Amino acid sequence: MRVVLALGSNLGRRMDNLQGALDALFDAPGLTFVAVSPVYETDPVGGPDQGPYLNAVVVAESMLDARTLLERAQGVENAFGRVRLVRNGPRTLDVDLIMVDGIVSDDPELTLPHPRAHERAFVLVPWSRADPDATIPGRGAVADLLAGLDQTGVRPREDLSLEPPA
Ligand SMILES: Nc1ncnc2c1ncn2[C@@H]1O[C@H](COP(=O)(O)OP(=O)(O)OP(=O)(O)O)[C@@H](O)[C@H]1O
Ligand SMILES: Nc1nc2c(c(=O)[nH]1)N=C(CO)CN2
Repeated sequence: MRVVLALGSNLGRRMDNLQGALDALFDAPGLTFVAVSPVYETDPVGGPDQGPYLNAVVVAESMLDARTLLERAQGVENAFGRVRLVRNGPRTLDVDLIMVDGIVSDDPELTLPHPRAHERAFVLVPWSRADPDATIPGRGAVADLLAGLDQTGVRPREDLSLEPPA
């Protein structure tokens, strides 16, 4: 199954956190790397006053079911010291499941596609670079969604790039 994951970090060594997460996600069987987006510096959306994020999007082929994939993502977040003090608060690492094939689920534990992805330029901009033909089930083409979004809070960091997982 084709899966799309969003990576974000705005605490600590942000770039090390993103690269470490990328390596860790693929360090176990079940996931095959397809593509990673460029890295973007992004203004925090929602939540308390906090520092800017680095965001990126990863595309992969998964043999894992969606729940197992979520558990792997959360395991990697925990390995990078993710503490949840306040909703949408700053974090060393966030790994969100944006899409798992065409699965549509409103299960609060795992809502797919991610319920806020279609309105987040910090997800759609990198995603459109990793997969120009991306579409969100029930929401349409990422390129079309982007046309209606303010992208000023999302800035490419040409000086940074994520290496494909080791
Ligand atoms: N598509 C999804 N990807 C990741 N977590 C999800 C998803 N759908 C539901 N969840 C649930 O959301 C809970 C809270 O996740 P988290 O604290 O990372 O939210 P957040 O990333 O801060 O906010 P947002 O969900 O707006 O991105 C997790 O415990 C998880 O079970
Ligand atoms: N710029 C930016 N803002 C956010 C982000 C994020 O990754 N980047 N993640 C959030 C919760 O998932 C809330 N706000």
